[in-house]
Amino acid sequence: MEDGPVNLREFQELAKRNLPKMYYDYFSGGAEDQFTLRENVEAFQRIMLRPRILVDVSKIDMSTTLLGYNMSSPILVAPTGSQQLAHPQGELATARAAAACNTIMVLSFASNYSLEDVASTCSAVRFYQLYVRSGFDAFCLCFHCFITCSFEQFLQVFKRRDVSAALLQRAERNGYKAIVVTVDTPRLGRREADIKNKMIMPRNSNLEGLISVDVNPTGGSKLEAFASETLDPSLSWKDIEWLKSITKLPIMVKGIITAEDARKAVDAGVSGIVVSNHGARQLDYTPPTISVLDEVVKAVSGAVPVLLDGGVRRGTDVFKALALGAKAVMIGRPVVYGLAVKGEHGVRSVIKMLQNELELTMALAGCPTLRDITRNHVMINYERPRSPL
Ligand SMILES: Cc1cc2nc3c(=O)[nH]c(=O)nc-3n(C[C@H](O)[C@H](O)[C@H](O)COP(=O)(O)O)c2cc1C
Ligand SMILES: CC(C)CC(=O)C(=O)O
Repeated sequence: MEDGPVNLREFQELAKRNLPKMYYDYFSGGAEDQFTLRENVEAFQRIMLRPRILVDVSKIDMSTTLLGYNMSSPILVAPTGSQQLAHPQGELATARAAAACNTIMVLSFASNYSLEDVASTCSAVRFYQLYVRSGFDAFCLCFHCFITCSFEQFLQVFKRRDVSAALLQRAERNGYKAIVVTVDTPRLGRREADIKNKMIMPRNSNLEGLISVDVNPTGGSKLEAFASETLDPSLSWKDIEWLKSITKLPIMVKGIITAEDARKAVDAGVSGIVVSNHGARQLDYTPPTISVLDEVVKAVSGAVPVLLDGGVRRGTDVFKALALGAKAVMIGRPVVYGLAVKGEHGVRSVIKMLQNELELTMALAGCPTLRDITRNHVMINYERPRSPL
């Protein structure tokens, strides 16, 4: 008999027991009615598999590459903020676990440990997730934009350049290999549990000395106060151009769920797209990510790799996403639950568990390599099943 949790859902149950309610609610919760939160998971359950038989599956190879970097499997760690609320070692433990599993961790802009600390804790390939922020703390002069924009545009562009540019430079200096710009968060989604719990906003080491955020101590969710002072609602496609102009690192955009935006992203010259609805924490009643993967993949037509996150809880889910054209998937909450249950060891177990499930799925579906997984291996019924009553 195996000790401890045997699947990702059991990790969630254990994490719920281990964590104070405020923190568990923050990690597990979604926006408003949490319709999309449920759908992200349930939509996978409406996709059936079409296994092929009598294929030699004595060896299974799950290895792949992303932006030229090797990975043991197509499963990455999604950026999630405030990991010290799950475990004192927070992002350090997650980074070490990702390294041990030979996968890529995307470090959140809202990490508790600084991007320098995370870089020095392991030598694995890491990406850095960026929120482009607003505020007038310090100006840096940009002559090009001064002469090409109206004064209003000039101020708009100005106000978010300094901090983002500083963070990009630090990410480059510390060996991060790509920037993942999150584009679905012009404002924070309405997370009602956090409002009720008066969710705290823990320390953000990356922003120390760059921004002083006035988090209203008497309001509802402090996270919301932090976000309203930190996120830039005027972010637009031209800012992607600007980001590209100030870094040599490849830029991926995270938070695309329509073919129209996927085409715009390719036109803007991004190096990759993450189909994501932010784990259903932003706009409720957006479709589950797995249901829009197909349209995004078609729109992108192989120009750049397409990743998916949201509701991936089983190796079969990973397989389904790959069958529908994803290059890889990212997991958010399961990593945090692993961290809450057993720190670095817990995160390793979560990643390994999903990798093992994927490996078994590939064997049982007759796919010895990732290239063998095709659209013909899935059957889709996205309609929500009607209630039998
Ligand atoms: C607690 C929590 C914090 C998150 N913080 C960030 C963040 O700082 N930046 C970001 O781009 N996405 C953030 N996300 C979204 C994740 O990157 C990812 O899109 C989502 O968790 C995937 O869905 P899943 O949790 O169902 O796997 C967060 C998600 C959670 C659950
Ligand atoms: C600071 C927040 C914006 C972090 C986040 O993205 C989230 O909690 O979903």
